Parts: sequence; C-alpha cells; structure tokens
Amino acid sequence: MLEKMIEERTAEIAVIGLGYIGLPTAIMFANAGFRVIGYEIREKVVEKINSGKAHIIEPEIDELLRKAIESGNLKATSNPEEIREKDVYIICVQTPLKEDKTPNLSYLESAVETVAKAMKKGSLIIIESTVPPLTTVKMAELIEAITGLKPGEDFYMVHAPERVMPGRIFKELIYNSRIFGGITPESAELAEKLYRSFVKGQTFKTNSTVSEVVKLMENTFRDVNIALANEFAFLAHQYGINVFEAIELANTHPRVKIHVPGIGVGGHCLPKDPHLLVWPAKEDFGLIKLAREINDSMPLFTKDLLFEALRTINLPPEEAVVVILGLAYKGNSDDTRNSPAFAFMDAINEEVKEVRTYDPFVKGTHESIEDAVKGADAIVIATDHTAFKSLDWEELGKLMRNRILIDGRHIVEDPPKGFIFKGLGRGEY
Ligand SMILES: NC(=O)C1=CN([C@@H]2O[C@H](COP(=O)(O)OP(=O)(O)OC[C@H]3O[C@@H](n4cnc5c(N)ncnc54)[C@H](O)[C@@H]3O)[C@@H](O)[C@H]2O)C=CC1
Ligand SMILES: CC(=O)N[C@@H]1[C@@H](OP(=O)(O)OP(=O)(O)OC[C@H]2O[C@@H](n3ccc(=O)[nH]c3=O)[C@H](O)[C@@H]2O)O[C@H](C(=O)O)[C@@H](O)[C@@H]1O
Repeated sequence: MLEKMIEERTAEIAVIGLGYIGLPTAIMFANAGFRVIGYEIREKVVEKINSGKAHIIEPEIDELLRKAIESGNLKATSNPEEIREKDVYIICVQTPLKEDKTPNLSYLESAVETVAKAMKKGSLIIIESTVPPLTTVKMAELIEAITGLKPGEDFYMVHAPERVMPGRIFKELIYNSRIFGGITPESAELAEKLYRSFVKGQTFKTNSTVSEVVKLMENTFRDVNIALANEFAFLAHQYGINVFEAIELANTHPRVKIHVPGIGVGGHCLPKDPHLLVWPAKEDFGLIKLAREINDSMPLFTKDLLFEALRTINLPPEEAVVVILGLAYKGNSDDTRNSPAFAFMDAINEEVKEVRTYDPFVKGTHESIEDAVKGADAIVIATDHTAFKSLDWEELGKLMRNRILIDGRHIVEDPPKGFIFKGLGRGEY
C-alpha cells in the first residue's frame, strides 16, 4: 500500500525541523510532486517559509522554495495537529553536544514523541539527523512505548543520513550517493524508493546501526585528517617552510590527499560527530580524541602568531586594536555555529585593548571593512570568504595605525608590502 503511494507520489510527507537540512529536503520532495508539510517549532521561521522566503542562505533556495510553495505542495506549520496521520515522517532536528561533550538528544526525543502522537499504523519514519550508534533502534522502542505499535511490523523506521555540504546543498541532494539503514529490510527498501523520486546518485541499503556509524565515520575521517594537516602546519613552522606548498606537492602522489590546515574546525558537525561516534562505546579512543584536541587548539596557535607579531613592533597587547575578518565557520556561509573565530576572540578578548569584527555574511559585525580597520593595529583572517581573496591590503593598510596581518585561512599568497605578516602554516615568515 505505502509502496504504491510512494511510486504514485500520493504518499503524504511531514518533515520535522526546517533548518539547513529539513527545509531543502522538504523543498525537494515537494518539487518532486509529493504533498509535504513542514513542522517547525520556531514560529517566525514558519511564517517566513510560508511567505516564500528562506531563513537560511543557500544558492538556489529562494526560487526552489517559491516554486514549492506556489505549487501548493509545501506548507510550513508549528501546529502538531496538522501533521496527523501522514504516510512518511522525516526527522531533521539538530543533535548538538552538551557542555560536557556528550550528546544532547532532547530535540530528537521531542521530535520522535511528536511523531509518535501524530503517526498512524503503517507510517514510515525516517531519521536524517546525525545520531550516536544504536539511536534509531532506541527511538523505535520509544515509539512502541508511546503507541503500542510494533517496530518493523506496525511501522517502518530508517536512518537516512545527510551528506550535503552547505553552499551546494541542492546539487548534492540530487547527486550524492545515499544510504538507507532500516530497522528491517522492508523499511530500507521503502525509504530508498521514496528518495529515488529526486536522488540521481547511487543508493545503498543496510541496517540502521551501520548507517549511523557510516555517517559518523565520514565526518570523523575528515576531522582526523584535518588534525593531521594542522600538525603538518606546526612542523612547517619548525622547519621554516610553506606547508601549503608542501601539501600541494605531496598531493601529487596518486594516493595522498592531505587536507587544509587552518584556524580551526567549526560547524555543527565535525566538532560534534567524532564525540557521537565514540560516546556509546565502552572504551576510550585515542586518535579520534587527540584529533579533536589538536583542531580545538588551532585558535590558540593563531593567537600565538598574533602576539609574536605584536612583540615584533613592541606593541603591548593591552594597547592593541585587533580586527577579526570573518566569523562564519566556513567561507561564503552565514553559519557561525562552533566557529573557531569565536574561540579565537575569547582567547584574546581579555588581553587586547579592543576586538572588532567584520563578516559580510554575518549580521552585527562592522558595516564595512574600512570602518573596521580604521586605526587598528592587526587584522586576523578567520574565515575563507571568497571576497577576502581580492582585498587590497596596501589600501587597507593606509587606514591602520600599525600593519599586522595574521592569515588563519590561507587567503594571502604573497604578504602585502609594509605589513608584518604571519600565516598559519607559513613557516617561512
Ligand atoms: N547542516 C548541514 O550541513 C548538515 C546537518 N546534518 C545533520 O542534520 C541535523 C540537522 O542539522 P541542521 O539542519 O543543520 O540543524 P538546524 O538547527 O539548522 O535545524 C533544525 C531545525 O529543527 C527545529 N526543531 C528542533 N526541535 C524540533 C521539534 N521537536 N519539532 C520541530 N522542529 C524542531 C529547529 O527549530 C531548527 O529549525 C543534525 O543532526 C546535523 O548533524 C547532516 C549533514 C549536513
Ligand atoms: C565528510 C564531509 O565532507 N562532511 C561534510 C561536512 O561539512 P561541513 O559543513 O562541516 O564543512 P567542512 O568543509 O567539513 O568544514 C568544517 C570545518 O572544518 C574546516 N576545514 C575543512 C576542511 C579542511 O581541509 N580544513 C579545515 O580546516 C572548515 O573551515 C570548517 O570550519 O559535514 C557535513 C555534516 O555532516 O553536516 C557533511 O554533510 C559534509 O559532507
């Protein structure tokens, strides 16, 4: 029955949580021909979406959202009554860490409870959120406790992790390969059929725990490799070389792909997912934990470069006006979650005279870069926004009191004349 409704695209879908993942996912299903209702607790977000405007910055999202709303296939709501008795529920709520680096699954549990109270016998429930291993099975048991429905018999349940990269979400939603981890093979089968309504990438089926671990392995792999690149940057300072030149040459090896060193690893995934991966395990894992520590130390390493430069011009830190260029966790994004720029700001705030910020994507920073650097002593690049690559440093330097430039994101290739330049990984300066 559900299989036929998926094939005919008459199955009704509720997406729970309309953030960076939920909103694009809801749009894709709506534009694939399904009737989709998005359930979101932030009422302002609901209003904005229903007016055809996205609350997140992402290429193509505005026209695709408008198309979904105008077709009548997508509506947002904060009223749980409106998501009753749907055929499919897709949960895309956040799964952050608590202060002590253990998972905060309260948003997920609340979303699952909402679904349990709304669903019907035969519903397919899909968790897209990134969760610790064994969570999907636990959420199925939670639904059984609330509804009395039997997992795998009276309802289907799948973990279908997202792999999209902000900035290219809509392309990757279509062309990325996808994994469907079912609590039963039928569950995975149904989810795969549903997503093939827009997914052109390869699709794979497995069980929910393998799927949860695969997603976390992907991001842990990336975090550990970034930590290795950051250690290579430390070595470059020991040996007086340019680590980026060395990495480029090493990557000419057919089986070497060294990542990019930087001021730190931000976003709400890489800093979190390695902790989710090992949390339910009974023992400690050295490499994964050490990699997190190395990446979290990069803002402090950048602070050392700044203070070294201040010493070069005999400027006491307490007299220094420092401009942080970029607050977003990655280039051309407005997302500041866990951004290393804030860790860097916290590390210098108490010790310098004034910290100013400029980020064209982030509200609340200086109106213009000229306004931010006027009379300042140092500029620290903390985000690799494309716009920063074409700045005229010599022009900006004329507005500054002293001219220190610290590059935490390999934006500057050749240090501008008249500046004291230090770049993370640029051991030759
Ligand atoms: N943002 C990304 O690029 C990717 C995120 N993910 C994973 O997807 C999940 C969601 O991430 P984002 O979309 O970035 O988070 P987000 O914070 O942007 O979106 C979550 C949304 O869910 C809403 N929400 C929270 N609890 C709710 C509830 N009980 N009922 C209804 N709405 C609720 C929030 O108000 C928010 O709008 C996380 O587990 C993340 O790790 C995975 C791959 C990529
Ligand atoms: C394995 C993988 O590539 N995971 C992706 C990752 O995307 P995310 O949005 O976290 O961006 P990212 O490019 O990993 O950057 C995260 C952070 O790491 C930094 N970063 C990234 C790559 C690098 O070589 N060096 C480095 O310092 C970035 O500046 C940023 O602060 O995490 C996403 C997620 O799970 O949210 C996931 O969907 C994406 O596919």
